[in-house]
Amino acid sequence: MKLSPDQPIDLREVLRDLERYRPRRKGWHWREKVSEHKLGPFVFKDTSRELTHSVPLMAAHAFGGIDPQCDRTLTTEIASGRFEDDLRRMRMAAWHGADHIMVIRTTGQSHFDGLIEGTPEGVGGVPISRKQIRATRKALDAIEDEVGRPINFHSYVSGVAGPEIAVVFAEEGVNGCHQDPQYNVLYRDVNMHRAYVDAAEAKRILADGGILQLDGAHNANATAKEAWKVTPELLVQHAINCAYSRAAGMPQDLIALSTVPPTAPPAPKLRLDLPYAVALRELFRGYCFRAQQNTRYMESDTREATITHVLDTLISRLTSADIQSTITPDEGRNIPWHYNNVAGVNTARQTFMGLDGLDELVDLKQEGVLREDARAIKERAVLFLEEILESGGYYAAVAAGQFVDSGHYPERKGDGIVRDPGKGDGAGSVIRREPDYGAPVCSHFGHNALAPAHGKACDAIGGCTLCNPEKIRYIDELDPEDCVDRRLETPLAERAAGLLRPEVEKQGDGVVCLTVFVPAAEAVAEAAALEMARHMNLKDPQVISRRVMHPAEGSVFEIKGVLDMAVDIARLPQEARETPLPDAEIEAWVRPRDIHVVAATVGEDEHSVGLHEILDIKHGGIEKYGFHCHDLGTSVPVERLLDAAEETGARAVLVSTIVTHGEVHKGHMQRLDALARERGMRDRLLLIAGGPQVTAELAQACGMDAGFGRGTTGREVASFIVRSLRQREKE
Ligand SMILES: Cc1ncc(COP(=O)(O)O)c(/C=N/CC[C@H](N)C(=O)O)c1O
Repeated sequence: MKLSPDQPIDLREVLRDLERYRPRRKGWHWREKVSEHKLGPFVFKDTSRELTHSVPLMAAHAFGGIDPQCDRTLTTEIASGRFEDDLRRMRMAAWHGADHIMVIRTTGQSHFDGLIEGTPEGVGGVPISRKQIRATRKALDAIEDEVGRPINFHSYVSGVAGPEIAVVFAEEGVNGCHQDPQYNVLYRDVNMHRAYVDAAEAKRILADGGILQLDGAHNANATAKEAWKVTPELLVQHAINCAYSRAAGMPQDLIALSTVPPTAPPAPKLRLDLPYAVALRELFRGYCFRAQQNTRYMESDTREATITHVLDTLISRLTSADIQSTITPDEGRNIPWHYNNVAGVNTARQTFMGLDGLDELVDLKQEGVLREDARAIKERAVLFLEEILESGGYYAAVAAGQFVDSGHYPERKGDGIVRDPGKGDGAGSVIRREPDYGAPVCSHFGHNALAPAHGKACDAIGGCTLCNPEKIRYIDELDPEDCVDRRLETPLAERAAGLLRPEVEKQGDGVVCLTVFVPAAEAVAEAAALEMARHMNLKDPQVISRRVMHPAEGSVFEIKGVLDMAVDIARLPQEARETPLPDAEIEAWVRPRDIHVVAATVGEDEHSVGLHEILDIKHGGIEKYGFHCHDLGTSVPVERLLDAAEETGARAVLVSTIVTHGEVHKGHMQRLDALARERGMRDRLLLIAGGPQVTAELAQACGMDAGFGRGTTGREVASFIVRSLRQREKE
């Protein structure tokens, strides 16, 4: 399957022939690092190979369009209910630099003592099934070819069907997963004997499949009352899962510790979180580190969440992180919207690129409070482990509620999670294996009667599904209604009919989000804001974020609502955006003609960056075609522009109009046109306006010959001048 950058992903093609789909590789892929990486005007220190297709950061155009890729894996975590919608957001995230895609499972899948088949819709996540995995991996194959970098597909091995899920992941080429029995026991109330027996089995399968494992310590961050006090327990949880994983046969390089800086401003974040991050790296040297961003203190304000996540990423950079996972800035208020997955990825990549080469600039102090606090956290963790031993071991410690207690260990508040070793999901389901027990697949923890002294355990059964994929039983759909084909009917029919609906989460959901400030006390302002949304024809308007600017002066709200209409593409005014002429053609026409242009930023305006990009040869400006550019600078009266045009015999006047307050940009254009006419110069001059709020229509309505907005290139402006002067030569 091949994707074309100018076409949406074809979901029907993704779903075709899945019964024959086989993953192209197994195991985890790390980025290919590039040192001393020359890109545009810079030499980068902490980067990996660039992508063949991507969306650079917004400011990249100021640096020749470069899109450097950091040297760490970037994760985006997707939660929805329809995997078919997730494929599009995976593609968007990959174009913005994500190469690790994590897909949350439908709520409660941990309690399914079996596999889910087909493609039912999920709640909060997608039902992880063989068909969904194949469709997703097949789409990711095409997406990684499109961006030019392998993408790791990730899900979760937990719950009472853990070993079965692990086998499916190994069979289907899943690249990473969470596996931590402590998660089952503490957060899913799975019987602890079942959880640990299953975990040993699952870990063996992951190890043989080369699947990178993340542990579940981050869950303690999310559930702790005062998160800065949970750090000793985090080290303990990491230690338990690392030790158990090694005992089950996992190599160290497949064991990643999932670590979250515990706090957020207004807490003194780095003073609390950095010692913990340092202690963790020192204690677990040699393991992989998967840094996640903070969710414990997320509110509904995406801007505030983003700043906390920048600080989390700074901590990753100051210590180390093999994988930087990202949290969408809206996770605190709703199931992540796809453009917030992308926003989360951009937070990490923008921060890392801004911190490139940091090691050459700063070092962490080797003495003082940083080291003292790091040591203290380790000492508390060692005491915690010793207490577990003294109290009769791990199961007894869990039964005594020693975990996720909100005290700062060894202080205890007595509010830890208590689990009875004889109870929980799957209690009583662990039975001793018979001596002649034969495992269904080769990867098996413990005695396997089918395993001859050498060779594969499955020889005796003609090959297991891990060694012989032909033996995999692919079950397509079990429910003719609750399946992806049914769900796709309407969105694909509307797309085929050229109908477009706004969306945030699911294709066709019609949801839009507006920001509105109301100058009144909060309670009144909120009611007024909702009324305004109703007047904008939004159905079911809901405030999803509110920020008080001042108790009496007013508040700003983000309101989501459904815009229940579809735009028919066929009926849209088709803006003819001319294709720019080839560079060679422009230069061949311009250079022999000795053409002068005058340019300036007009009015009381000092912003000249945009104009320089259009003019200067080093930004790909029109100088490179042979135009003689006379840049008069900033805050230039239009009279002086026309004087210069007269002195130089210029054929074009380029004005940059940034400030639009009070519509002054329109006034400048109108005045330039009127004055040129007064002086009898209008017919021989091309008047061209540019600026972030300028459009072709607006400029022409103000008497200009052309108008160019944000993102315009010198080539587009040069093409317009050549086409216009060529036309005038013919007349
Ligand atoms: C160790 C472990 N096992 C299983 C599951 C999933 O288990 P259910 O399918 O029962 O929800 C999780 C979930 N964590 C969410 C990811 C987090 N937002 C992250 O960034 O890591 C988990 O942490």
